[in-house]
Amino acid sequence: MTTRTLRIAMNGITGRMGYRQHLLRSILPIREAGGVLLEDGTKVQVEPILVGRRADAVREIAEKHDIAEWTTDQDAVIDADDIDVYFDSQVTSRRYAALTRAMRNGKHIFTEKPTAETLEEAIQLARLRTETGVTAGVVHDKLYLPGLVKLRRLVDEGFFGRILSLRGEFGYWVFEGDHQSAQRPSWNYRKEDGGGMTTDMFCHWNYVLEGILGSVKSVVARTATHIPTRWDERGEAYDATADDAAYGIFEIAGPNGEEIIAQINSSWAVRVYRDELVEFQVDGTHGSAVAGLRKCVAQQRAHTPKPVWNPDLPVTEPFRDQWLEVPANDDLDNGFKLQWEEFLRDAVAGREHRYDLLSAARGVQLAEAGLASSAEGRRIELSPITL
Ligand SMILES: NC(=O)C1=CN([C@@H]2O[C@H](COP(=O)(O)OP(=O)(O)OC[C@H]3O[C@@H](n4cnc5c(N)ncnc54)[C@H](OP(=O)(O)O)[C@@H]3O)[C@@H](O)[C@H]2O)C=CC1
Ligand SMILES: O=C1CO[C@H](CO)[C@@H](O)[C@@H]1O
Repeated sequence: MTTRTLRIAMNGITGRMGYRQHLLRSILPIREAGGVLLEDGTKVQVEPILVGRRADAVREIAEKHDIAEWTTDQDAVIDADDIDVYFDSQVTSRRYAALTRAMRNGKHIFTEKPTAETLEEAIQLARLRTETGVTAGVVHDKLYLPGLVKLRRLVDEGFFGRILSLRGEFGYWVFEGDHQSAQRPSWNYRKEDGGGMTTDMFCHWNYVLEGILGSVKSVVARTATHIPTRWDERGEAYDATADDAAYGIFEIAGPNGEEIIAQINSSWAVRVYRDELVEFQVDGTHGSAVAGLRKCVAQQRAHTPKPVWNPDLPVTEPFRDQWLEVPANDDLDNGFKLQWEEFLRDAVAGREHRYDLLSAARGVQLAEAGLASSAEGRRIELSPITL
């Protein structure tokens, strides 16, 4: 039984994330299913109201997907009394003002990361949420990925013994845009437009590390702009002013305060010789695991081979074959959709969402610290954020 409908103003749906992950893979399938099942057995339905600056593009999406309402007037829709939730996947630089306005108007918010361009603004958003009491959710999609769900399960089951380290490899080749078009928007490579690898990915790495291992205490990073000139959507050359790679080392406090060292390479200037575009290896005294977006393999202490270094001989072990796949044992749906469903239940119940603006502020803090570490050539400790 459907008890009510949540009207969701969706801003940024003409962009990659807004259209594909949030509209196509999350809100439309939820609407198609008649809504989200609540704890009391009833359902809450969703109705998107599309928002964007280009009328033609927004109208086209609305018509294509049978969405009755759309607008180019962002402020009016945020102010409207009949809107329950404001969603934002615009370019990062537009987010702070829109989220602030929405929360001041008593709307629940669900938003892409990073929540703001500066830590100060990210903290202000988190404070505003506590003042207004609305439900706020920030995309933490990586924690819902099948690979990372399995990895987290291994941690919870004590598979690793004492966890020692994590190494992560993220990236792929993003074409420069001259001979072959770039597969990411050009603003991603301009610092003045909110672009950059560190800004983009360290806010993910913060919640991934927190969600799998523990809180991040310090960072040492070296960023780079490996490709200084790129070509934009109109085929015009521009200077890449933002970093396109970040090499980071993070000190983590594990669940019992133990030190865990994480090291993650992030690059848009690397060619993939991996099974997936991101992979994390966790090593512990009793076992190790490697998780990608979907797959996770593990090796126990008792199954660990004993390689002996001898470069004069061909490799002695089929190392990749010595790992066992970790089963899902569950139906793992699209991560964005799963988080939307959880957020909508929280919004209806009027309670906090577990991945909120405070967690997002810690992500922005890590990104800022990573950039500062690289610029100043030093290790930076992160102070706890209090609201
Ligand atoms: N969680 C995740 O996995 C990912 C998250 N992201 C985050 O999502 C956000 C969007 O990224 P992405 O979808 O890749 O970017 P896109 O460039 O594809 O989309 C940007 C959106 O913002 C709108 N926009 C851009 N400039 C303005 C402006 N001046 N005024 C109003 N609207 C504007 C665009 O509208 P128009 O179409 O009219 O230009 C479009 O709807 C970013 O904050 C990014 O960090 C990005 C990738 C992955
Ligand atoms: O999560 C993400 C996946 O990859 C992209 C980078 O290539 C990011 O933009 C993004 O935030």
